[in-house]
Parts: sequence; C-alpha cells; structure tokens
Amino acid sequence: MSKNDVFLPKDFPELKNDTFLRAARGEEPEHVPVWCMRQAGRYLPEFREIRAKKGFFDTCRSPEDCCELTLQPLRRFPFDASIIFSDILVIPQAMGMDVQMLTGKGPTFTDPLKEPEDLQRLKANVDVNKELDYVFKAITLTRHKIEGKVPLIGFTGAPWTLMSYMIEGGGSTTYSKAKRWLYRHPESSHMLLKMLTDVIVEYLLGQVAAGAQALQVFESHAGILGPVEFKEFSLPYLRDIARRVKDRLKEKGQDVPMIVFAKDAHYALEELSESHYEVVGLDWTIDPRSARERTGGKVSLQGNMDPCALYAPKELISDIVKKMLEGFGTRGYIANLGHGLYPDMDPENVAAFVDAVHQHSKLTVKKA
Ligand SMILES: Cc1c2[nH]c(c1CCC(=O)O)Cc1[nH]c(c(CCC(=O)O)c1C)Cc1[nH]c(c(CCC(=O)O)c1C)Cc1[nH]c(c(C)c1CCC(=O)O)C2
Repeated sequence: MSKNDVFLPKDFPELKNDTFLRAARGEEPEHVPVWCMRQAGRYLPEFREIRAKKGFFDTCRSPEDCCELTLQPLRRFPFDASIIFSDILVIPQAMGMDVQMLTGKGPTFTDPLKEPEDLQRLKANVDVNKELDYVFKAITLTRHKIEGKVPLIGFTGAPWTLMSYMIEGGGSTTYSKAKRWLYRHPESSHMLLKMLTDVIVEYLLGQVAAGAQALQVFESHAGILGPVEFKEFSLPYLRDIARRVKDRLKEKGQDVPMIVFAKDAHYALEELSESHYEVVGLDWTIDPRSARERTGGKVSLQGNMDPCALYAPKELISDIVKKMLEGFGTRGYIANLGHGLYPDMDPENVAAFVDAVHQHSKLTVKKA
C-alpha cells in the first residue's frame, strides 16, 4: 500500500474476529466478546508517553496519534472490539466553540452558551466533512492498520450530553446551568438539540463511510435528567439519530449495528430498547437479570461491571464476571464495564477481566 492509500476507505483487510458484531446482532458467538470503554487511556504507560508530547485536542487532530492510541490496548489485551481514539467534544468545536482540555480540570469551554441569543454564535451549516475530516482520516488509517483483528467502533456524544457541556462550560455535579435552560428556555433547548442532532447524523454517516463498523452514542449525562425530562429532551433525539442514520445507510445497502449508552437512565430501559438501536449499553446500577426482563429480548445488551471492581484481587474479579455472565446469559451479550476505565487502574486487572469473560463464557457456550 502506498503512503496515501492509508487514507482511502477501501480495500480494508478482512475481519478475522466478528464475535462483537455477531453478539450485537443477537447471536451467540463461541465466546462472549469484550471491550472496555476508555480502553485507550491514561492507565497505560504507553498512552501517557504519546499524550505527553502534545495537547489533548492536538492529539485528537492527528490521525497517526489516534491510530496508535487506538491500537495500543489491542497489543496488550485480547479485546474483541476497538473504539477510535477521539472525544465527544469535537462536535462543539466543529460548531465554532473553543474547548480546551485542562490538566486536573477536564474539558473547559472558553465561552460557554449563556442565553438563547448565544445560539447565533454557532455555525448554522456545519460542513462536517471539512471540520471533522481529521476524525474520518483517523478511522480510515486505523481500519487499515488494525489488519482485520477486530471491528472498529466509531462514536459520538448525544445531543443532551453535548448541550450540557456547551452551556455548563465543563464538568459539573449538578449541571444546573444546563438544566435551567430546559425549564426556562424549552424552545431554545429544542432548537439547540435539533442543531446538534443534524450535525451528529452527518458525523456518524461520515464515520461509517470512513470505515467504522459499529457506532456508539454516548448519553453520559442522562442520569441528571428525570424520566419526564429524559422523554422530552433526550429520547426523541436518540431515536431520530438512529432512524436517520439507518435510513441513509440502507439507501446505500449498508447496515452497521448501533449502541446507545445512556448512563444512569435505568428509568428509561424499556424506551431505550425500542429506540432503533441494536444494543443498549448499561451502567453498573442495573441488575443484569432485570435488564434482560425489562428489555424482553428486543435488543442485545452491553456492560456493566462496576469499573471499581477492577480494584479487587484477580480471583474476585473472576467471580464477579462469572455472576455477571450468569445474569446476562451468553446470547446477544457484549461484556464491558459500566463506564470508562480510570487512570489509576492496573492493566493486569484489565487482563484478568478480559480473560475471565472469555474463560467463563467459553465453558457456558460449549455446554449449551
Ligand atoms: C463525557 C465524555 C467525554 N469524552 C467522552 C465522553 C463520553 C464517555 C463518558 O461518559 O466518559 C468519550 C471519549 N473520550 C475518549 C474516548 C476514546 C475511546 C476510548 O474509550 O478508549 C471516548 C469514547 C478519550 C479521552 N477523553 C479524555 C481522556 C483522558 C484525558 C487525556 O488523555 O488527557 C481520554 C482518554 C478526556 C475527557 N473527555 C471528556 C471528559 C469528561 C474527559 C476527562 C477529563 C479528565 O479526566 O481529565 C468528555
């Protein structure tokens, strides 16, 4: 392959391990597939080494760095899927907002949205192919370099989660500035959520065109909404995204599984299982058996070990995984954590988690 061909989304190596894709479609592969949210992250010394060289968003804008960071965890662990290294906040940036990643503080917006008039500051028509071209390049390059080992997942933040960052200006415990908009400016809130949805749909389609083989939508801030607000300000947009992406892919004869991860939205599990996603991702506050009952075989499930269980000794991790697998069963199930890995986690315990999923599930599938 010549130097420039690595950015052409064609002639990708053949996929060797499709356990993740089969489980996403409701099948029972020979073992339960497993990956971890934030599997590329600061818990790996080789990640910290690359990240020390430039700022966080400069790293996101380098396809070569994103590719390397995506591949790093696959060299250490037999994960069954990879997720492209990037960030959800590249969308507000593409819409014209300035966001920095400050050490010790996390994402910080220079000039957050304060009042509805501020919506005029956002770009009306975002040229996604131009503004987010660097993400598409990273995906294409990674699809080539991953050599068909495992599928590559693309992702986006969901409209409400992005809106909450754009108004709050960064992380918060209450997100009261963003929630104030929902109660005080419902029309402008819907206008912003709609603008975000339009960009997200194009962004996800661009990721598939670039080579993404599955898509995850992160509604990380679902838990700060209650059931009523979730139904008004989150769910309709999550549905719209899945519907529009699927319709447009269908026109081209394509179909990629989509995962919705609405953190702490246990109150909406039934609705989420009927929102056109093949997979519903779960945080650790939901019991596996009750999740199966409430979603009634309509979707595959992904999750949901408490990330902090990785602080346990390896034997205990294995017991916890065994119980989790008994709860979810081995059909239509993708093992993961209930949220991302933390920087102080021991890579050896991540290995123990992955091994436990493979070992326990191989025995169950064989028996059945
Ligand atoms: C809310 C959110 C963000 N980003 C993301 C979410 C949704 C998932 C979730 O709920 O955690 C999504 C995300 N961010 C990152 C990925 C890469 C893929 C992967 O999961 O390996 C993904 C999928 C890289 C990253 N994004 C970030 C890191 C760590 C910071 C670094 O590398 O310097 C990584 C690996 C930074 C980030 N970016 C964001 C936060 C809150 C932080 C943490 C800030 C901090 O801890 O200081 C916004």
